[in-house]
Amino acid sequence: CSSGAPVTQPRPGEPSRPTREGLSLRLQFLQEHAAPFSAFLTDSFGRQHSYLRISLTEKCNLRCQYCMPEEGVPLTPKADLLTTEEILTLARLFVKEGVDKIRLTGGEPLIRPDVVDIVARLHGLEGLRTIGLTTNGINLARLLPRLQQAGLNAVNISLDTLVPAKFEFIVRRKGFHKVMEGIHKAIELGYKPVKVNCVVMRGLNEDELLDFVALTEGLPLDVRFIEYMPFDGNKWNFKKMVSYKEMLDTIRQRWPGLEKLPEEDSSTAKAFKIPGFQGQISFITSMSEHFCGTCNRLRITADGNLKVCLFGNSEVSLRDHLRAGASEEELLRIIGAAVGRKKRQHAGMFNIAQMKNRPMILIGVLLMLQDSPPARWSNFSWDPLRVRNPSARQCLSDQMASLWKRHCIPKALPLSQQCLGSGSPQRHYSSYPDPDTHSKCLSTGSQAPDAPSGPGPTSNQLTHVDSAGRASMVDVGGKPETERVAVASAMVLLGPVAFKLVQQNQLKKGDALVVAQLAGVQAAKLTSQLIPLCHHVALSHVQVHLELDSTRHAVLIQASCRARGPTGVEMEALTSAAMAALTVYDMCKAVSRDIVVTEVKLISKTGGQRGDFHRA
Ligand SMILES: Nc1nc2c(ncn2[C@@H]2O[C@H](COP(=O)(O)OP(=O)(O)OP(=O)(O)O)[C@@H](O)[C@H]2O)c(=O)[nH]1
Ligand SMILES: C[S@@+](CC[C@H](N)C(=O)[O-])C[C@H]1O[C@@H](n2cnc3c(N)ncnc32)[C@H](O)[C@@H]1O
Ligand code: SF4
Ligand code: SF4
Repeated sequence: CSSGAPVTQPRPGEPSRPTREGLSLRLQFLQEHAAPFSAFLTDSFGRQHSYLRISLTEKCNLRCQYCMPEEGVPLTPKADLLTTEEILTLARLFVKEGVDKIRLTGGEPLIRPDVVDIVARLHGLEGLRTIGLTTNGINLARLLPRLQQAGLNAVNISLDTLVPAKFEFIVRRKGFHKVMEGIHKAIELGYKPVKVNCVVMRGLNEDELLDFVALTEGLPLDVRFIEYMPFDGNKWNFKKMVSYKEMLDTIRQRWPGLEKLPEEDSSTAKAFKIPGFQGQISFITSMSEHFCGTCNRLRITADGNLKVCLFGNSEVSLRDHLRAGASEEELLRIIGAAVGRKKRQHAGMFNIAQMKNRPMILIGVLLMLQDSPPARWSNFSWDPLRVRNPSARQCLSDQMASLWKRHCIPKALPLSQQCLGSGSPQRHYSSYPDPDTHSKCLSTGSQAPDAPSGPGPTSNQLTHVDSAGRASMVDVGGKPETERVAVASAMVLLGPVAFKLVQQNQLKKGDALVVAQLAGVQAAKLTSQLIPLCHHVALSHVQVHLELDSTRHAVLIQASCRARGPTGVEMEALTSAAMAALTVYDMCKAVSRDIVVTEVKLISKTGGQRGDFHRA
């Protein structure tokens, strides 16, 4: 292809006129010459794997927060990485079996010195119709002309912000303008569409959604908003993920005429377009709406492991078999067995987050990482203090402060306010206290969380039993009065139907959120009457906060209680959260019986003699 634009290459002898007649002749040619798809690449669910992603390197010239820890990842020794010849041997085998699209990825593929040579040699493989590249764009403008000449015909470029200072913060390196230059070079060379990958994270770049969409007005880009995925080392937190539906809502408010576009069955992206705009936008919904049913992908890691699923941790070393002199048939049997074991779909949003997997950068090395203590990874916190350049730091701080103000303070929960009080406000930019940053903030304090200090009962003393073994209320009369604060939370899983009614305030019984909030306040005040050995405490403040979580169809409840006295207020906070949750249940039970009240727990407790507690 001369422009790089077409995504397929004619095979030798295949008609290649770009007319309608030419295209239908070509289709006929392909159908007549199509070999039956390889059984080795077909899994037990009938999915034919015709798309191979090859990681050319584990190294990268950036350190994106969502992909890898700041200090980098432990690298495989060079001798254990696939050589160029091994990459080509494997590619040839897969293409012979029916793979017609190969995407080169990494790490950063464009830092591999022989990348142009690899593309040129892949280009010579008969049957391979698309050679794609996913890159961070830093070296793209310089290399693209040669890559295009070598036969590269699809380019995806990662860019998560249009603000240079924020770029430096997210990727922990400079280079914004080089990436932009790369994007423009790809357009200039006729790649169409040029895909721009943007991982969207709450409190970080979700405020730039509309700016990214606006880019497609005058440029033939496909801006693809990617739901933030959990991988080892990136400290994924569900609250940092912005779901596809939420993004779509935001964009629709600004451009109600947004039109859905058809897409290929095996596409990872749901495509849309604003009428009149040159480009389009897409959503990659790996977390909220998986697309595993039509999955046609296999991956080979830079150290030569075949990984049949991005979110699966089973891998088989093709490199070892290759180096042991395995024949093509033996390799195919090994590949076939791995493909045959591929699961129907990935583990689901919350299970993925708990699962061991490689850091993203090593997917696109494994067992050795499984023993790594999490503490080795840097915190995934939006901390402008980590930006070295002073003016970039200032700009980012200002921007983060305004983001924080706009999105977080109204929703800020007492816990984060306590963190604010600890003198490190710049550490918290998300609407919720980030567990990692929070524990970091705590660790600067004198008390270790959850570590009792000072006088208190030893573990074998029963505090609520008298000498005759009967239940008794502890005498707190001799304890000093201190300012006590406790925060507790609860969650109610409503299911989609009840959730929608609550969200739209259409329940017959009335506004569940308002009623539950009042119930929570009332319950806090009545705690000592409900829990037999609990003291009565004169509460000075009760705050109950309810929030809807459309991804889980849940109501999230947080209750905070404050009092000055000799005993703590955690039971008040817990009772308040639990009662608010039960009230939500009561308001909705006519609509569904499948409602679950869960996660009733103490979040934090301060002011007591045994030291503060903050849930990590
Ligand atoms: N669940 C899942 N998501 C994937 C897979 N491959 C890519 N993605 C998602 O797609 C994003 C963009 O990946 P790219 O490297 O640009 O590849 P791609 O989307 O397959 O590119 P196209 O070939 O242009 O469709 C990644 O960040 C992932 O979020 C996969 O196999 N499974
Ligand atoms: C691992 S990178 C490798 C290629 C290249 N270095 C790049 O950044 O484009 C491939 C793609 O995965 C995306 N990615 C990395 N970590 C991710 C995460 N936690 N969630 C969603 N996408 C992620 C990147 O944005 C990029 O588009
Ligand atoms: S997403 Fe790409 S550019 Fe960013 S650290 Fe990972 S491999 Fe490097
Ligand atoms: S998660 Fe696994 S099965 Fe699902 S689309 Fe990705 S690679 Fe395919």
